[in-house]
Amino acid sequence: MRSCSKREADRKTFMEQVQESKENGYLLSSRKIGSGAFSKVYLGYATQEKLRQNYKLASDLRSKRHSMVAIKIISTAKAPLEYSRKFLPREIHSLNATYKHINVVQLYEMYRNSKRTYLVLELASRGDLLEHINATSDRRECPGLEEEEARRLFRQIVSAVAHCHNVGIVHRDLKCENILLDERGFIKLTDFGFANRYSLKSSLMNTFCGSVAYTAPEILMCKKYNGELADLWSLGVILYAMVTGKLPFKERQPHKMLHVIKQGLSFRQPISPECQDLIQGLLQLKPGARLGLQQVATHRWMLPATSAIFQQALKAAGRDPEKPSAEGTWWLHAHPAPVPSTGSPQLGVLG
Ligand SMILES: Nc1ncnc2c1ncn2[C@@H]1O[C@H](COP(=O)(O)OP(=O)(O)OP(=O)(O)O)[C@@H](O)[C@H]1O
Repeated sequence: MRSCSKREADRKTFMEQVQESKENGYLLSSRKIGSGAFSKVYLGYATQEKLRQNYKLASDLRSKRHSMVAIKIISTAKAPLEYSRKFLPREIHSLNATYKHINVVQLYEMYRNSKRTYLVLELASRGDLLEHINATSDRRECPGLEEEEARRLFRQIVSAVAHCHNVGIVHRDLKCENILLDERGFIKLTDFGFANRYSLKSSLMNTFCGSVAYTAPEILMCKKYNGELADLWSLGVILYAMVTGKLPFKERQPHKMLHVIKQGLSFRQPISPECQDLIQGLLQLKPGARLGLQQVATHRWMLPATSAIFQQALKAAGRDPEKPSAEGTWWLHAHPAPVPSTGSPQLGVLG
């Protein structure tokens, strides 16, 4: 009896959401594509009327040749006050600040009432990076992505993070689950709920954010930390997960995690020395010792095979290929190549 009335209440809520979306120019489908702690994400469609009104949306969807969007509905009436007053405004601010980069999810529009806030987002329909790694590992019968594919995706991730840092946003919750893939295989960075704005390059933060497996040691130590450098640590964990299909440090308790990290990094399967060098350069205990994004971008593992020849030529000409240069910065803004379709992703966790 109780479950029947719950179903009826859910149906009524959904019909309200359909109506509210329609009034704002979107057709809300019943296809739920995800859910968060206080949100549900549905597939939606922009109406012709909306496309005529909203230039941002129309120009983006025209290039994609469809009218689909992801509509994230947050029950602000049910969510804790801290979420509505702190985390949601941060997420909206960060999405507006990071507009527009091909590897960061776009916020097209927002509408709200006393019960709910609706975020109309760019659709990333091919699941998240964790699902992709697990599905590929199963298909290959070998954990992790091939290095060539990992490189192509990691370049896009680094490009997205560099863009965020350039506009003064640190993500603070970089992990495979927050990196989505769209229908063309482009990386779309999302979930800016923990993101923060900073005005000074050296400004320090003191909030514990993110998931333990991806959290930088200085945050685990409850020290004040630099958000950009903490994001670099998380990038190291992501790259390790991509090429090995596993997490580098496995522990759920923050205080025990620090101990595990201090034991050092090990590679239990063959990974190229260049890739190991890059991961090690990011997973440095001391924040200041980590490679910077520019160094990551120009690291020898990041360049495709043809560029290795170019690097040798630079060396022969007496120039340092690892030093930031005009040649090294171009790709941070360039469009990355799409990855081939891999079919439907499977759910699972990294080992
Ligand atoms: N733009 C999008 N395109 C496709 N799917 C999306 C999109 N945004 C979110 N999702 C799906 O919805 C899920 C929840 O979204 P999101 O992570 O933004 O919510 P959240 O409330 O911040 O979640 P959490 O409580 O896990 O932090 C995601 O894991 C993803 O599967």
